[in-house]
Amino acid sequence: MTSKTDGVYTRTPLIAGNWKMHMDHFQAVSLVQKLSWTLTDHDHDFDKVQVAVFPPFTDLRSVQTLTMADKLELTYGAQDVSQFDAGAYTGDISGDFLKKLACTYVLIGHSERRSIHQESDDVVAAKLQAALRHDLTPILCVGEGLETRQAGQHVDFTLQQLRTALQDVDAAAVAELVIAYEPVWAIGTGEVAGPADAQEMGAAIRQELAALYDTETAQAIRVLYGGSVKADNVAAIMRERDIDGVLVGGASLDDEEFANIVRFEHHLVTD
Ligand SMILES: O=C[C@H](O)COP(=O)(O)O
Repeated sequence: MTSKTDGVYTRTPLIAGNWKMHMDHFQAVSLVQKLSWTLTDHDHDFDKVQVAVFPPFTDLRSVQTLTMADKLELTYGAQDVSQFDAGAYTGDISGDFLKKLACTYVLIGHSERRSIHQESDDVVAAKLQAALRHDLTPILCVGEGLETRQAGQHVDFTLQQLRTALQDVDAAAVAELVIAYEPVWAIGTGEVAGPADAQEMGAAIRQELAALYDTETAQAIRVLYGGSVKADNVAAIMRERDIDGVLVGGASLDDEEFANIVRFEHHLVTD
């Protein structure tokens, strides 16, 4: 595998595409097919760099059917999950349903859930527990807004989000987790946190995980960066020691662009 700083990826990179509220189930099938064909044409090794897409709920059954029928190696997940398992929770989606759709992952606490739907840190923690109960791998999203960043409080703020979400998660469960650092000011704005900013937070998150659990656990957990990632900036981000992948929004809706992000190692060699 292409070198990082020490010649080895100790954690398997994960490139995740969050489609947000884009793509109906017809478009989802087309996008997944095109993405898969493009990556296959490039002999992409899905064991070396894992790929996951996060379509809207209404697309998941179609994506499941396609990936099973064509034996695709890319994985998929949901953008949210209810903190409840079943009951009178209109509009909510149970982790049980997602597991039955063979989802691998679920996004937890995306900043758009936190800001638009007022999800508190405690709700995020409950959703994280729900994901774990249903054997879904949570991708826990954390990150600060612009004012917090400008006040120099970004590390403290983000680590507090992390601590609250993990309050009842034991070491065995946390090892399954993926964490996505998404500075809110960099989402969908074209503003990218510099690779050094991503690394600063990646290292801080890993240090906090080591304090909360142990060094071995902290070293095993993947930390992704998200916020205006494109094919032309992914390589620099992926060079950073504590960044193990990216969570891509807008650029994941274009199969060629997303395939180029997945193939970041190619850019590492050529840029
Ligand atoms: O989940 C993805 C993030 O919100 C980043 O979105 P973006 O790549 O459009 O900035």
